[in-house]
Amino acid sequence: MKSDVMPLVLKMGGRLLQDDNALDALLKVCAILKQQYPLVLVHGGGDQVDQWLAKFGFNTEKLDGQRISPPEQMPVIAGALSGAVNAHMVARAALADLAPVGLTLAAGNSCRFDLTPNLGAVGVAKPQDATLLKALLAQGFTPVFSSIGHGQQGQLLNVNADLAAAAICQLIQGQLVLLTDVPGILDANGQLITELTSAQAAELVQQGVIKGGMKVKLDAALDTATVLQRSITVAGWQQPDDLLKLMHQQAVGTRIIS
Ligand SMILES: Nc1ncnc2c1ncn2[C@@H]1O[C@H](COP(=O)(O)OP(=O)(O)O)[C@@H](O)[C@H]1O
Ligand SMILES: CC(=O)N[C@@H](CCC(=O)OP(=O)(O)O)C(=O)O
Repeated sequence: MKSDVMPLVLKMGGRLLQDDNALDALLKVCAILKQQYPLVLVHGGGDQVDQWLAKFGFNTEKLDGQRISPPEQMPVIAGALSGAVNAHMVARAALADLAPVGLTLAAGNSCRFDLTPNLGAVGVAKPQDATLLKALLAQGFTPVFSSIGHGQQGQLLNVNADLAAAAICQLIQGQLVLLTDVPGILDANGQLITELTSAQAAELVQQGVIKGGMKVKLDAALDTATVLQRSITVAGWQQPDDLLKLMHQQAVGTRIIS
């Protein structure tokens, strides 16, 4: 791994983490990429949170793609994301020889958090201190972040994992790829959009074509594209080799430019 190369921040959605064959195939590709780029993983786990909350007898709903998170549900939400899902991700990444280190967004003050209005214990992460992350990368570790943070009173906060990945990418000025269960952002006819500007995106949102979880991904990508002045890719995880193609400058998924 070369230390002067721009780090690669990969966000993996929760659905991937329920399919060990697909996850292992992708982590194998990550091991190849790690020879060239410092690598950081950020994972979701929305489906797992749904399952855990149901087991504990809680109802749950989302507003504009983000989970309304009453404080009394936070032990379950954090247990799923920073406990089971993060530990699982670290275990599979270790099998792929990635030398993973499991972390929350608050580890080493990596991020600070603002409360998101009307959603309960939901926060938005802002990049804060890259010392820990840079130290881990310099030693060849792969940081693996869950999207849990905390507020100013020490209360646990649930952060959407796409927004978490955006903050981590901005923290180390990396390149961001948001991997999800569809090949990229699709138009009204279900066709892949290969490139999207903020103006085009606003129109598709207004028409209701981009919504829910994809709207949050789009917001995370546009914000990062603006801050870092580089394009961000939303792509599918079903074809792991696509990630290699992408890193070799071939067109894959949807490229979002500010
Ligand atoms: N225009 C769109 N193109 C593709 N997917 C979309 C679009 N609008 C909404 N979606 C939905 O967004 C989902 C991906 O977001 P999400 O479920 O949050 O995934 P992840 O768990 O990977 O973050 C897709 O499975 C799809 O149902
Ligand atoms: C506030 C908020 O919505 N948090 C998300 C965190 C997990 C996540 O984003 O998971 P995916 O990437 O798999 O969707 C949630 O509770 O579902």
